[in-house]
Amino acid sequence: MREFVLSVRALCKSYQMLNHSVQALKQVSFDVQKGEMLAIMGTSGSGKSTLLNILGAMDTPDSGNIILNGQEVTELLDEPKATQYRSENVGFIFQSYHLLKDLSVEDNIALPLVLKNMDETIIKKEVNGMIDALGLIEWRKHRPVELSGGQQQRVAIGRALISSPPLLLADEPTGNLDYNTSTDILVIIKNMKQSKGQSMIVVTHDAYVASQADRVLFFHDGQAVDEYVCTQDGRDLDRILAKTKAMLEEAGV
Ligand SMILES: Nc1ncnc2c1ncn2[C@@H]1O[C@H](COP(=O)(O)OP(=O)(O)OP(=O)(O)O)[C@@H](O)[C@H]1O
Repeated sequence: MREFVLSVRALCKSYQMLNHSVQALKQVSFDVQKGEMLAIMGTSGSGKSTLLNILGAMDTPDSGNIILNGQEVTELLDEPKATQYRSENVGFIFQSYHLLKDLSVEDNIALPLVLKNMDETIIKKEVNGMIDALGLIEWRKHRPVELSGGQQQRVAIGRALISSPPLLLADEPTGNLDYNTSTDILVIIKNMKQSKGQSMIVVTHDAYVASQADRVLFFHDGQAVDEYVCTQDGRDLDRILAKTKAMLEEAGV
């Protein structure tokens, strides 16, 4: 039986400008299954970042519903509830890593557990396990500036997953990395989230990244206009590229 972790219903968001308003999201609805990796692709300005910001409680919708693990979260998206919602439910992975530059690798990874006031012995055990799984043992005392981009992204993945949030939100997680490092990072993310049964939404312009997902939603002009279910038969990339091309042609881009 399919088990949905996240249900988004009729989500709307507009931004008021000086003499007009921009409708960034128009009645967006979709579901994410437990353990599913959903990629979101789309034209520039189609509302992808707005959606991710709202799901991460960094912005509030005008209307609509977001149900995470059976809980209506649209009421939790204002501070101070938003901070608690984020720490309990969401792990973030950004293109530019967003690590704390003065903290070591192990302290960056430990941060979500420290903020939850967890017992020091448990934190140490969890962080040790994560550093080992990420292949960062020899870098554990180093600061982010001393690491390569791929290593920094591993640290960011560790920090996003350490508290086992049900939902991972990733914004162009391999956008700053070369092809081989991107492939490694995607494998790490997929294996780690799979072992914990976490769901993930990844916003990307990269069709290869999207082809590694279970499903792709295509956004245009604030709406989810198309969908592709990956088959892992080696031809997903071609089909996603073809769908992207068709969408851009239809949009006149
Ligand atoms: N803070 C804001 N104030 C005003 N308008 C905004 C704001 N944030 C986004 N918008 C507008 O909302 C629309 C959707 O923007 P959004 O950043 O979500 O698109 P996107 O799909 O992530 O684009 P891209 O792929 O170029 O990053 C755009 O028209 C954008 O100009």
